[in-house]
Amino acid sequence: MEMLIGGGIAALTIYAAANWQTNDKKKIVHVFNNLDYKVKDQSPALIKTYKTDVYTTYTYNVPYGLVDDPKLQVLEKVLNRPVKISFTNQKLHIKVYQQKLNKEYPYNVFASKGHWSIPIGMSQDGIIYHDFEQIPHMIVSGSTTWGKTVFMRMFMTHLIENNPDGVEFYILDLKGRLAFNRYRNLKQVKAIVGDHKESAKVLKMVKRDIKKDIDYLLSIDAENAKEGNIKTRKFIIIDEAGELKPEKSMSDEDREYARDCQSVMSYIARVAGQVGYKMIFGTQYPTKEVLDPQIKANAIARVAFRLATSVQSGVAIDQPGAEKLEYKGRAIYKTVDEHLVQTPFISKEEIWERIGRYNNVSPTNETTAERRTDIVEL
Ligand SMILES: Nc1ncnc2c1ncn2[C@@H]1O[C@H](COP(=O)(O)OP(=O)(O)OP(=O)(O)O)[C@@H](O)[C@H]1O
Repeated sequence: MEMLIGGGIAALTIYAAANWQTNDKKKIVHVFNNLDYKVKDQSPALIKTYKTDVYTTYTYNVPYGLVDDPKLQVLEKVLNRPVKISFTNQKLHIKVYQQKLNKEYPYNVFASKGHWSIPIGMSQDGIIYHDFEQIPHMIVSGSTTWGKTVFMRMFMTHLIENNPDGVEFYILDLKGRLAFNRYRNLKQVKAIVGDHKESAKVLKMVKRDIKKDIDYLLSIDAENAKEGNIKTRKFIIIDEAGELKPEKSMSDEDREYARDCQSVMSYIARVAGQVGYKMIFGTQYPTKEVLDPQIKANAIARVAFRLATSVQSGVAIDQPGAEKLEYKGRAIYKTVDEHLVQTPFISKEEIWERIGRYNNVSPTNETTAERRTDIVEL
């Protein structure tokens, strides 16, 4: 009986899938006609259908004079499933996925690749990873409450789990230090600061270290940290970067500190990647003023959560789209390629279960406040 029911469901699924495909093909033709996606009476001609368990790709020969058209994005709504459209050699490829991404993927479904790779999230084509050894600097943007902080804490956890003795964090949390405060006594967290003066101090210290490391690499004729056998990787996390923009409203002192910070951040972006320093530049206001051109040019990896406007999306990922992200934790990850992902979700409790053992001092211990100053004074 069970077999029968199972068989029945399988048959129904196959029937539904076959039906889907026929319907999809018809709907695509309707869309071509309705959008007038043709040249005179010549319409795109279907030349190949390629099907896997996850998606079906329809390839069309397109008459000369037609290119891919942003209007074709309506297919996603028409077919009510995720669609990826690409155009190569006069051929249009329409990739239709069977299922939408889930609204949440727990952290433990993302296997570790070790070293300096982190999971960025689940895409329609599987898990997307980012390797900080390949691309050292990253801009993480997103309006408040759409997942930026969870993402930053997630990758910090992941890097600590991968390299408990090799990773160091320097955290400039200009939103009052609340998001990272719990981690201030982890042995991997070398500095956590929350104002302009302390930020400038930490960044200057990082710059000194970078210069020392460069001198060392020069002395042994090595081109980068890997070649020079430098095992430590230092991550400078800046959140909110907008707060480090010199403003008229700041006191003269703070404006000066903010200028110092800008200058060191730009230095890190330009020269420090290969020496083993990685900068994560977090902001909820990706504007031209906040994203210094030097930093933007060198932070090739971008993760954008939901943003307020397409203009902000244009600054953050050089294209619109982030203003349309619908769910918390949903992001566009862009390097050379671009992926829509649901980033891993990890709760504060799980983070602590995983990395709490590296805490040097119990957070309830009264010496914490003093120790915090020690860290700043590094
Ligand atoms: N990857 C995710 N998957 C599912 N839900 C998520 C994910 N990330 C965040 N959320 C949900 O969104 C809420 C807000 O996330 P988060 O605190 O990271 O926002 P934020 O953008 O950093 O806000 P702020 O900038 O104000 O700190 C979380 O409490 C959680 O409910």
